This record gives sequence, C-alpha cells and structure tokens, in this order.
Amino acid sequence: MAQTDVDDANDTKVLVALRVRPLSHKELEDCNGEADVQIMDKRHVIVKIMPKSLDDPLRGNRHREKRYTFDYAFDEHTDQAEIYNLTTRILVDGVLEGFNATVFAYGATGAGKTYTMIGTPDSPGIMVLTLQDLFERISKSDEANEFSFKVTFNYLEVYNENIQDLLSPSSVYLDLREDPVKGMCVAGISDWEVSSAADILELLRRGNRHRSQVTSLGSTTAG
Ligand SMILES: Nc1ncnc2c1ncn2[C@@H]1O[C@H](COP(=O)(O)OP(=O)(O)OP(=O)(O)O)[C@@H](O)[C@H]1O
Repeated sequence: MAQTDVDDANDTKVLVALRVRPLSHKELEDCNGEADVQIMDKRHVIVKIMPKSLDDPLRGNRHREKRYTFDYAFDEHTDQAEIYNLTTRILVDGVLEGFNATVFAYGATGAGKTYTMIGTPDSPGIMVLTLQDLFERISKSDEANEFSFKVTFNYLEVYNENIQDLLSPSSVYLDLREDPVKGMCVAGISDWEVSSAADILELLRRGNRHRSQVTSLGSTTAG
C-alpha cells in the first residue's frame, strides 16, 4: 500500500495493490496445481472458497467465488521492477519536494512482504529500488546545483504496542506524540544522517539485530 499527500498520476491519495506470489511446492501439491486466486486484468481478483466439507449435501464439492477490486492486482509473474514502477516510483518526486509518503506491506506470514519490500541481490525490492532512485536523483540535483538535500534515517519497531528505537535500543520504550510542527512523531528517536542507499541498508542490518521478530536482510545490496 502506498500513501502520499500529493496527488499522483492517478489522482489518488491512497493506492492499494495486491501481489500474488508463486505457490510453493507444498502449496502446489495441496491444491493439485489449481490455485485458489485468479487475477483477471491487473485490477480484479477472484478468490475461490472451497466448501468446508466435501460431503456438504447442499453444495456438494462446488466452490464459491468472491471478487475483489484493487488499484493494481499483480500475478505471480510480475517482477519487482514493475511493482516498484507502478506503486512507488510515483512518490519519489513528491518526497524530493518535501511531501510525506508511506509505503507498507501487509499480509499473513509467508505472504511475500519481505521479498516485495527488500527482495534479493538479483531481484531487489521496493525499498532498495526507492533508495537507489532517491540518491540518484539527489546526486543529479547536487551536480546541477539546484537544491541541497539532507537525508536522515530512523528505524523503529512497534511490538506489543511498545515502540523501540532499533538503532539506539534501551529498556525504556519511546512515546508517540503530536508535535505542532512535525505532526505525529516518536519523541526521542535517534536520527542518522545518511548519504547513500548502502548507508541505509547497513543501518537496517544493524537495527535488525535488535528486532523482536527477526527477519534476515541477507546480503541485499544497493547495487
Ligand atoms: N513474488 C515472489 N517471487 C518469488 N518468491 C517469492 C515471492 N514472494 C515471496 N517469495 C518467497 O516466499 C517466501 C516467503 O516470503 P517472505 O519471507 O517475503 O514472506 P513474509 O510475508 O515477509 O513472511 P513473514 O511475515 O513470516 O516475515 C520466501 O521464500 C520468498 O523468497
């Protein structure tokens, strides 16, 4: 999901995209090669709901279908670059002009959030592609002497409703406050000045060691 406070090309403030990942071997076996989710035309999704019991006297073994509509619905063949280009690249201009933007992934465990956001060295995800784009644009702007940018980074975890600064961990949790200038903010979080995508990926790796729920950043690089 991506959110911006500037209008993007679609003139919308919130964009919701669904991504279907390839089925694992086990999932393919379980469904006899027949997936329960079908993407129709990059926007519409049909989900098959199988009857709880095949002995259901009313429905037999017939399934029901539910249809959903998204701004984008990506099938399992969609690559990382297409996802980035259609959901997130549109936000970078606004960010460089000082607007806020948020992109987050939501889904069950194993749904593909980490793959979509971080990806692999061969197939970098949204976060890595955004950072590459952002710093490339900043360096072009520096060369052209247009603007000078300062980029700072912070990394926090909300776990059991407690906020922890992953780059400056302590036993004291941080508070969420409403600041008259900045709006909602986490009071006392440490801000780190960075000058490249590699700096941020290094800080993410450092912060991940303090997460309550650990996911590996592997050897993801900024490329
Ligand atoms: N689009 C995709 N193409 C290929 N493999 C994928 C894709 N999405 C996810 N996977 C693979 O599926 C597995 C689960 O994905 P991932 O770890 O990203 O899930 P997650 O939502 O982050 O899970 P968790 O919430 O448990 O951390 C991984 O092995 C990942 O490489």
